[in-house]
Amino acid sequence: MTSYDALLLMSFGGPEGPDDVIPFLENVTRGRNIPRERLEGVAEHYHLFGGVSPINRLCRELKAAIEADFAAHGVDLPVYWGNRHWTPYLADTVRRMAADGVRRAAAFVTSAYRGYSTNDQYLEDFARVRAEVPGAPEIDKLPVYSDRPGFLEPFADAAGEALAGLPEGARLVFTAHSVPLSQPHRDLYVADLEAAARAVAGRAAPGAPWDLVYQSRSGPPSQPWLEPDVVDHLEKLHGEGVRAVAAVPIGFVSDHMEVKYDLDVEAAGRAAELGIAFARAATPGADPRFAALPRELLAELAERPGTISGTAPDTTEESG
Ligand SMILES: CC1=C(CCC(=O)O)c2cc3nc(cc4[nH]c(cc5[nH]c(cc1n2)c(C)c5CCC(=O)O)c(CCC(=O)O)c4C)C(CCC(=O)O)=C3C
Ligand SMILES: [Fe+2]
Repeated sequence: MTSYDALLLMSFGGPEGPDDVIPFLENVTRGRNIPRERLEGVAEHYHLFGGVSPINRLCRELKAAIEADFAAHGVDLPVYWGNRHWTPYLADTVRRMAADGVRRAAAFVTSAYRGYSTNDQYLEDFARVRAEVPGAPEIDKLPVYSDRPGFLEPFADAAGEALAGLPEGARLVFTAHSVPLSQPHRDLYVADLEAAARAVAGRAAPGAPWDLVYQSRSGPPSQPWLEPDVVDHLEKLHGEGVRAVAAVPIGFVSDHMEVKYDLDVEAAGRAAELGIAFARAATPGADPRFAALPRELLAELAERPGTISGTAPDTTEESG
């Protein structure tokens, strides 16, 4: 069904123990103008969870679910996993792919949206590593998928479940990772988030009001980032008489640290202080509908070659 000889599951990476936390954070923030105090504050979030981010376990589960989906549909492709910021590092994975004789890989990224952090930066990762690794395979990023049922349906079910546990009249509040206003393609990121939130709200609570807000900003206060912040928004809603909120982390595909700390600890804690009943919807994680997306996207490409999408200029380079 495809001209590729491997699937690459590409993710962000996260620490797997207390000693990993600071080196991981240094990897993430290198050259990015993030205040040292912010970095130390975020280290505390990880230490609350034993220095272990859930993201690597979630990637292992997703990889197994993709392999199960391939097996159930007769797709005979090996699945590899690499990260931008922690082991297994992308460069090591690509070295292994080259040694295994992989010539052409399709990449499924654990980020659904157009935009710089969500798409283009992953294209940069592929180009950088291909230039670094002799004999590296070609790597084509599969299209962004924030408009796909395999992404939206698990969120809609989860939003419905969160609402079902709350009193009548609960507000649906979608959250996504904030980015600097100056970030390239920020408008595409926001447009995709709005479309996804609208689609999920329409399925989970047709006709009910909903909001899209942001979380996890990290730049210096002088730098404008996407707003409003989820905690400020809870305060505003409280002022308007809202007494129940279902938070839907539409900007993420799994329950990693941004979700477990910034929503489940920080936002939930503020909601409790305000007397707002608060429920957080699950993310797609390893839902079989979500794990079917790589196969579905590959099948579409096989039917309509040349439809790979990306918002960055083509940065792929030949490597030796
Ligand atoms: C849009 C977006 C996504 C979603 C798309 C995607 O998933 O790719 C995302 C995901 C994630 N972000 C993560 C972690 C961090 N992001 C940071 C910093 C930043 N994120 C940014 C944006 C995004 N980030 C930006 C513009 C920065 C500023 C620095 C820079 O311009 O790059 C920092 C530095 C400290 C701080 O938070 O200040 C950390 C630790 C983890 C791992 C969580 C875990 O360990 O479970 C994940 C999945
Ligand atoms: Fe981030």
